[in-house]
Amino acid sequence: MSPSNSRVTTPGAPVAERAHTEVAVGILIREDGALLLSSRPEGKPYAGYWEFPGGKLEAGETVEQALRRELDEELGVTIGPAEVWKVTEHDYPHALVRLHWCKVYQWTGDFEMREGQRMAWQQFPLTVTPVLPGAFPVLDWLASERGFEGAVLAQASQG
Ligand SMILES: Nc1nc2c([nH]c(=O)n2[C@H]2C[C@H](O)[C@@H](COP(=O)(O)OP(=O)(O)OP(=O)(O)O)O2)c(=O)[nH]1
Repeated sequence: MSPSNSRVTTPGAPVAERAHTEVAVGILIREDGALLLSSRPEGKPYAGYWEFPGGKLEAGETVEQALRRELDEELGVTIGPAEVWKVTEHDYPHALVRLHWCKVYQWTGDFEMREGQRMAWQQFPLTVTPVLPGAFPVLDWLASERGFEGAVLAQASQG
């Protein structure tokens, strides 16, 4: 048998072409510049960790459509325009995720934590802890845009 269509892998080892999970993430920015973070609900990987709200794209959805659906489902708000600002990747044990980050300045509706999560408006340095590691690059970019030069997480919230 020709070896060309076969690949030797170690059981349990990650395969080279591990599929990405596409995720839409919203950076909701209030007029005073505060950023909305929410805690991950029970039952999800990294439950209790703080993150920017969002979730996985469903088949056929654009990032903006997925974000609009997720923020309605999770927070009860309808967002205005959302454009992708940055794309990052993070390799977790549970998934290799590709995060599509959108800044959102407009929304309507009252925040309602529909999945039992918590929410917090935050300025730098963030005081919520722990924060999902996949969000760190974006926190650094947001901080540097604002000319904030200290640690993005307050001393007490650094692990
Ligand atoms: N929402 C969000 N997800 C993030 C951030 N940083 C980060 O690494 N992620 C990762 C964690 C998860 O692996 C993935 C999001 O998936 P999820 O499980 O929360 O998505 P979902 O709401 O669609 O979940 P599901 O219950 O429908 O499966 O992206 C972030 O700041 N916000």
